[in-house]
Amino acid sequence: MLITSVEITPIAVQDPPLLNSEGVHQTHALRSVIQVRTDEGLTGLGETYGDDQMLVWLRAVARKLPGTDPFATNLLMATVTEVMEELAGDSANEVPVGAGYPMAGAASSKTKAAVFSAFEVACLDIQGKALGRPLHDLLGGKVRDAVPYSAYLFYKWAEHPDAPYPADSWGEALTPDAMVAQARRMVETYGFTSLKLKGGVLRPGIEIDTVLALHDAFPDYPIRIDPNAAWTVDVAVEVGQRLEGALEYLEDPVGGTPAMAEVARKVSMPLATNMCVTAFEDIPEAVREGAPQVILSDHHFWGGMRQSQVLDGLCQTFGLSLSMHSNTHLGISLAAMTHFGAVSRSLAYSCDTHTPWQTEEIIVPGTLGFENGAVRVPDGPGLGVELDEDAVARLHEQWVKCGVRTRDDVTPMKAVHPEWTGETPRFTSL
Ligand SMILES: O=C([O-])[C@@H](O)[C@@H](O)[C@H](O)[C@@H](O)C(=O)[O-]
Ligand SMILES: [Mg+2]
Repeated sequence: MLITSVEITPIAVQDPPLLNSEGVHQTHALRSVIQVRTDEGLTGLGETYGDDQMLVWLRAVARKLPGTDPFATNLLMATVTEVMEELAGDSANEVPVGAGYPMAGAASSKTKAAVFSAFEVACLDIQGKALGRPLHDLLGGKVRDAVPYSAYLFYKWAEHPDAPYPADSWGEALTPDAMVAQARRMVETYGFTSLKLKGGVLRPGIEIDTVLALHDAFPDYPIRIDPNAAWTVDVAVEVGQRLEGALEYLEDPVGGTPAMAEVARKVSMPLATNMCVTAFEDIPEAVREGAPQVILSDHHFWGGMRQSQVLDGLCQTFGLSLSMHSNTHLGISLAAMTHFGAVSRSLAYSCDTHTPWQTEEIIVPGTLGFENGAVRVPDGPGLGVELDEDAVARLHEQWVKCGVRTRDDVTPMKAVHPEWTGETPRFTSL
């Protein structure tokens, strides 16, 4: 079986005004849909970031794939490496990459891992379809039947000042009470049994009160807070100490492994990250420093499903735990996340997902869903999801019209607060 063509479709989905330490989500979030077709009539699906820079990289690799074997993912890695190194010397190919992603220039190992991942997932989808086996079987078989996700809570505005569509149904959430209401709705709708609060938005004292209010309202629920490095070490230590007994882990309170280790020595809960350990080359320092103790996997930037399994193995070797990070994503990504969650042996926590914040979808309804806060692991061939081609066409049209081309949470915040810089750490006291 050989690959005959690869289609990369940029799409834009409506995104609510969710707040984080960098600023606010744009009116639209960008994704790329990858369709790899073969001479046996099979199509493999992938989904990843949709920034202009990512599209340049994806298209350059896509051009090289016709004529290659979808089972040859080692060869795919060699092709990605070669293409990215060629692109690296050419400044026309260096568009700034969107905020929130750990990628640097074309030649960096993190970028190669992210680009490879998009195609690896699509090739694994083809392999599973060819063999009539679910993707998790290609990774050694599932160790759980359903993958638990957490309710991802965000402080938010009621609406974007400039959205070309009506406000979302969640309303404003800028107080502890409003956050408890948001959590209740998420728990009632999806059955989640753990909570993640995106912090780094309000004064740390208010965020402490928010976690305590959530803890009072959901006393048996594991809770985590993630301010994306918006705090100094002193603030992080104080928050960690005040929230003793209320947090399962503290995620990226400060930036960089040495600062994380300093905080870890003074608080009782483990520290988690998707910011200072985002590639294999970051692991030795974390092991030497003894923190962070929880690594958030993410197949989109750790180099796909099999490299995520390597990470899983390293976590076992070095006594680290695994959780899972998410960025705004749709159903192909959720399916891939769920297959990895199904085979991971170090996964010790509910995974992150932005799913509840999306009102638009690219997979046929009913193929993937939440039950008691978990997604049942798809057992159909490959990823086990079907693409809704009409939805992709509509969301591509939306991409053409919306004008958003790179993720940038700073500029829309600056439009409302001109003094905003998005720089971290932002908070030097409670
Ligand atoms: O969606 C967001 O605003 C998140 O802050 C996202 O960009 C982060 O990458 C992520 O969810 C995280 O855990 O840091
Ligand atoms: Mg995080």
